[in-house]
Formats: sequence, structure tokens, C-alpha cells
Amino acid sequence: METEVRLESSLWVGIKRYRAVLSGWHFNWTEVDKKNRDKKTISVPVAEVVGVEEGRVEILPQKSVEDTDKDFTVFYVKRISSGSSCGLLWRLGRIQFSCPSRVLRDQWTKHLRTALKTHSPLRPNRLLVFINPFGGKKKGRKIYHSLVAPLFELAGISSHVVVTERANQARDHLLKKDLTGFDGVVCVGGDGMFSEILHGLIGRTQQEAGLSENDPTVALQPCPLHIGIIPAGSTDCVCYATVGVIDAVTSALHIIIGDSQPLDVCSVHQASALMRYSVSLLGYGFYGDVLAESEKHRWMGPLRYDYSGTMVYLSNRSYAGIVQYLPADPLLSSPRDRTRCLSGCSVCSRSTERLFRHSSESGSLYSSHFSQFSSDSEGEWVSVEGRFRCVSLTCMSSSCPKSPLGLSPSAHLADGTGDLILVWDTHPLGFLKFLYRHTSTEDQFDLPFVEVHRVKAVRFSLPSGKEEEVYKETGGLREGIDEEERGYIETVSRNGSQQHLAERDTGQEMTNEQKMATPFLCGLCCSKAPAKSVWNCDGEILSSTEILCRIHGQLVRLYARGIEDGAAMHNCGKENDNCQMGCTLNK
Ligand SMILES: CCCCCCCCCCCCC/C=C/[C@@H](O)[C@H](COP(=O)(O)O)NC(=O)CCCCCCCCCCCCCCC
Ligand SMILES: Nc1ncnc2c1ncn2[C@@H]1O[C@H](COP(=O)(O)OP(=O)(O)O)[C@@H](O)[C@H]1O
Ligand SMILES: [Ca+2]
Repeated sequence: METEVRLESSLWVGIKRYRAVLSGWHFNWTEVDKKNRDKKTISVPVAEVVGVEEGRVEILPQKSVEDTDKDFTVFYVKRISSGSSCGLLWRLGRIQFSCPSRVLRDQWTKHLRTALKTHSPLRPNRLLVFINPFGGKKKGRKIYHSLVAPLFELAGISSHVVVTERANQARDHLLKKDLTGFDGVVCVGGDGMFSEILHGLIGRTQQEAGLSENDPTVALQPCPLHIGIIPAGSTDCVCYATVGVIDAVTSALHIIIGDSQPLDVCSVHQASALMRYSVSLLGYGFYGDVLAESEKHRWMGPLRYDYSGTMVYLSNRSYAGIVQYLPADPLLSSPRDRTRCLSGCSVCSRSTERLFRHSSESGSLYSSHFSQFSSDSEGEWVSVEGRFRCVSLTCMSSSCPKSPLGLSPSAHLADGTGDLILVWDTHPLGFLKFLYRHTSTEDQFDLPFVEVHRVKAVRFSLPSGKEEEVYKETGGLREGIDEEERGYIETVSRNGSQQHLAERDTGQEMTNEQKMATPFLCGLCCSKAPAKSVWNCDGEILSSTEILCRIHGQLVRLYARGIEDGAAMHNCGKENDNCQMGCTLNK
């Protein structure tokens, strides 16, 4: 058995004397001064020590080392308030110690390095980095080279950097090239870039395991490589929802110390073919239309979503559909329980135990999920039919700066379930209220035309023979719709729209380009409205409307640890009541 590293001695920081202690999981130092009556100690978990260097080392404005033989410098993670959000910003802390002798200095550096290896075994040595130079505000390259690369260098991480020249280059690289020697893959970009990495890594892992991604009943193999995200995109939802802030330095530090956050992934199938994977937003109706519209305005950068969101809202659409879902165990958690999935979440930990227990019992990590798709359990499916403003499925909260608590504030990152949000057709002001609540702590599910279900799988199809009907423009809509009434609110066929819709329903799927050219906003200027929307799958338009989705628990791992509750750590800099971003949820 390995013996516990313990070291304690007097050290100097400038002209002040400190008592420094390395024991168990912590390294701490306390000023030895009569005035320091309350014995203020700085304590750093060994796992959060970024690096230990001999001499007096500076890294800004550039790295310099003053090679003195009695000094050593410790770099560590320091937390600061992020201002508006509850997650905490991480910064590089630095302290230079002087020892009475060189022997003691060498003892300190040796012991600290040994402790570091023991307490954070997932630190990467070698990373494969993909930079999308065109994501978000087109600052990916600058962000990586000025903020991230110097930290990786300090931590002794070697990286192979690929600046992409086309879409899907990163995905193809991961599917085909030799990945030996890499501990993780880092993407510098937005949710679209993350999605490429996700597809590449999941695909590669299944190829090597000899598993078919097309079959929704197959228990997919979890990916061995970790994914790091340096946010440089438009929405950056995956980063925000797993770290709590959009900040390149914070994310780089999570990568360096080898944090590990498992993440649920949803596979989306049409008939028996895999279409895509999704982690954040799989949305039909409003979110599909916003994406289709926004593609025409890419030049606007991140603003394209606000512009298109407003235009699509004004076009006032709803769509008919049949949604079937397989509910998750209601005893484990609920999307309305007003808890939040934070760092160290107990619901997710129990889920890990459950998955591993099944794995040791049956030999396959996810084989317990098999039965859910067998014909015996078909009875468990629930089916609803009607007209929807939007149908959304998310495997996690999907919080982002636009919506700091997200699409489903109580969703869990790694519990093996997703939240299905059904927004039935309603009055435009009702829908605006629903959207607006995403920007505050007000419960967007507490509206009579909204339902949320925690699910393991979802099917969506179009009602047969209904596809030529359009919504009748009556003043009869209201927020409080009865159980029996909502669903089939009166619909009517119109001559003009029949022709328009028939064009879209000839049985041939349109290409993405055709879809983007579809006049989504025709509702603004004429009465024609398409019968179908499109699916927005993490920012990509799907080419099919009728789909089957299945959640795969903890299929990938990120270099992250979930959102740290700033208020709970007394580090947020704000009182609970003053933190707008939902700390109050945990009261
Ligand atoms: C009235 C204000 C309403 C604000 C409503 C905010 C809801 C935001 C939910 C966002 C969930 C985000 C899930 C993440 C999706 C991303 O994977 C994906 C790709 O991101 P990438 O381009 O960075 O690669 N992003 C998206 O698909 C973008 C979806 C964004 C929808 C934003 C809609 C803004 C709506 C503004 C409506 C305004 C109505 C005003 C009426 C007068
Ligand atoms: N070099 C490139 N040229 C064009 N598109 C790219 C390139 N690299 C990546 N992409 C694609 O750009 C899309 C958007 O990238 P992303 O980084 O998510 O930015 P944003 O958040 O602004 O959408 C992704 O779907 C990705 O596949
Ligand atoms: Ca989940």
C-alpha cells in the first residue's frame, strides 16, 4: 500500500514566515504572526495544484525563471466570483516559497509532485486540439494561443493542434486517424464544434468495439478519451451547462487538472439508421424554425439567433405531431423537483452506481437498457397527439448565457435520462411568457399549456392524413386548455395552403439547402404556413421529421466537474438572495 505523503515545515513568502503543511488531499499555508490571530489559512486541494517549479517563476507577460536553489513556485486553481452567474471563474494562483535549505526545497517539490500524481490520475499528458477559426466571433485561434496554450505548457501538456479548414474535418480526423498516445480531445469553438468531436469519438469507439450505431437497442460503448471544451462559439451551451461559466481560462484549468464529468447522450434514429447524437437541444417547432431561419443570417454571428428568434416568434407557428415517450423511474428524480445538478450531484452518482452494478451483473455496462426496447415493454410507452408550439428533448439543463438556468433547470448531466418538454399550441402572449421565463428564475413549466416529462426514449411522428391542415386563426386560444381540449384544437384546410403543403409532402425529403430556402416567415406576409417544422439537433437541421430518440447514460466524459455552487462555497461574492442565477433554488 502506498504511504500517505506528509510534509510540514516553516517557509518564507517574501519577508513573512508561514507554516506549510502537505497532508492527505490538501496543501495549506498559514502565516506565523501574532497579528494573524484567527490563523487565516490558504488551503488548496492537491488535485487543484496546477504545477510545481523550482526557482521563482513568472508566466506573465511571458514565462521567466529565476533559478535560485532555495525557492520553489506553486501554481494552483484560485476561484473568483463570476459576477452574473453562479458558476465560479477559475484563475491561476501563484505563490513563491523560500526554504531554509536546498535539501528542504527539493523535498517539497518532490513530495508535491508525487501527491499530485496520486490525487489526480486523469491529468492529460498529450491532447489533440481542434480549433474552428470561424466559430462565434471568429476568435478561436487567438483565444487558444494567448490564453490556453501558455497554461498547457506550464502544466507540461503537449498538444497537437489542428486548425480546421472545413466543417466535419475534426469528426473525420477522429473517425480515421491514429489516436494512439492522446489522453483527450479539445475543441475550441461552439456547440457545433463540440458536436463534431462527439460524433467522431462515439463513432470511432463503436467501430473499434464492433457495435452498430444504427441499432437503437444496442448498448453503446462509452468513449475512452475525455473531451475538453474551450468556449469560442455562439451559444456555448455544453460548456455553460457543465462548467457554469463561459471562460477559456476556467475551462483550460479543468482540462489541466484532469477533471472528469460524465455526460448523457441521446441517439437520434430514423427507421433503422442513426441520424445524429444530441446532448443539449433536440427541438421541433420553434427551435427548429429558429435554426433554419438563422442559417440564412450566419454573417450576423451570435446575434443571428436573437434576430431569427424574434422573426419566428412573430410568425406564430404551431405544428401537429404525435409524441410517444418512455418515462424514467419517477422515484429517482423529477424535472419539477426544483433541485439543480451541481458538482458532485448525488442523483448522477447514484446513476453511475446503478450502471456499474448492472455491468458487473450482466457483463455489459448498458445492457440493462436493452429491455426497454424489447417488444415486451412497449406497454410502458405513453402517447400524446396534438398541435405543439415546440417539442424539445434535452439530456441536461442546457443552460447558456441567454437562459442561465436552461431549458430544463432540474435536468441532470449524467443520470441516463432526458427531459421532454411539450409546449402545446397557445396564444402568442402565452408562448412569449414561456420563452421569457427562460431568462429568469420563474418556472417555465408552471404554465397550463406546458408539460415536462423525464424520459429514457422518445418517438415523434406526423399524424396520418393531417399533414395538409393548417391552424385556424381564431381568437379562441387561451392559456388554460383542458386535458381533452388541448391536442386537437380545431383545424381547417385551406385551398391556398393545401397547395403549398402538398409541395412539401410529396414523400421526398428536401435537402437541407431546400429547407433553408423554405419561406419560414411566410406567416408574416401571407396565410401559408408549412405543415411540418424541422428538428434542430444541437444546432444542426435533421433531414427527417419522424424520429426515434434514445438516451445513453454517461456515454462520454468531459474535462469538467459540473457547476460549482458559488453561493454554497461562500465564494460567489454575493448573498444567496442577491444571486440572480438560481442559487435560491437550493435553499
Ligand atoms: C423573450 C426572450 C426569450 C429567450 C428564450 C431563450 C431560450 C434559450 C434556450 C437556449 C437553449 C440552447 C440550447 C443549445 C443549442 C445549441 O446546441 C445550438 C447550436 O449552437 P452554436 O451555434 O453555438 O453551435 N444553438 C441553437 O440552436 C440556438 C437556439 C437558440 C434559440 C434562441 C432563441 C432566442 C429567442 C428570442 C425570442 C424573442 C422573442 C421576442 C418576441 C418579441
Ligand atoms: N474551418 C471550418 N469552416 C467552416 N465550418 C467549420 C469549420 N470548422 C468547423 N466548422 C463547422 O462550423 C459549425 C459551427 O461551429 P461552432 O464552433 O459551433 O460555432 P458557432 O457556435 O458560432 O455555430 C460547426 O458545425 C462546424 O462543423
Ligand atoms: Ca440527463
